[in-house]
Amino acid sequence: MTGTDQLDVRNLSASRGGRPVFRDLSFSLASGGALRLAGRNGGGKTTLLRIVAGLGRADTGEVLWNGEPVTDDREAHAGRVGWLGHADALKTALTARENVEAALRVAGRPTDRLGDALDALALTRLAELPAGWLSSGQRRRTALARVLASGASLWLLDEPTVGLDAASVAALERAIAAHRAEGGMVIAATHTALDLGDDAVDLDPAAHADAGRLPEAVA
Ligand SMILES: Nc1ncnc2c1ncn2[C@@H]1O[C@H](COP(=O)(O)OP(=O)(O)OP(=O)(O)O)[C@@H](O)[C@H]1O
Repeated sequence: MTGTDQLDVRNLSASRGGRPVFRDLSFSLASGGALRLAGRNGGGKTTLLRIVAGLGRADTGEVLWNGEPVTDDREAHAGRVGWLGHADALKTALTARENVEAALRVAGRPTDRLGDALDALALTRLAELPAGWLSSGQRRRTALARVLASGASLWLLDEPTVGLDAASVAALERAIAAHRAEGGMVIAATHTALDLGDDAVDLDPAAHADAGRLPEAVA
């Protein structure tokens, strides 16, 4: 994290299954910035997160990191992204700690943040249990610990609070605030009251839909 990074999403249009999802969507985030994606089911939040992560393709438009298209160097972009998808994607036979550690090693990331990440999400006492023994909220916390431990600049979180109790949501909010204070960026899609900070920007991708071409409007 340099503290002087800039993410620019310019004139992005995307479709899924041949149907348009959003068009001409733009936003920018500077170091320490936060963006909340909200809006109706099927509005395009996951689609947008996947494109920003470099996991999905846009029809038109581009995602720039410090002025360079992220598609120019996908490996470098993967290194700056801490990704939390809908699925926790844990290996059930590995402990919570081993799951986080394995993800760090596969991505070639240092493991020095591992202990703090487990602590931040109150996982230390559960860390030596197989992930298959964990409750759904505990598994979600383990998946989040992978992001916290990653050291990545840009956290992309898809419904991070699903399954979390109030104490865990508060722990996540503290972790996000600390990440932002370090110069990190956060984009989170959520239907819940996750506090990203007073200055977080709101975006509803569905507001950028071409309503006349959406199947709902046609039906
Ligand atoms: N694999 C897929 N193939 C075809 N269409 C898809 C696929 N995944 C999503 N879609 C469609 O893309 C549109 C946007 O979906 P997306 O998952 O981005 O919405 P979302 O805002 O994240 O929704 P939710 O709030 O339910 O999580 C929806 O109309 C959905 O039906």
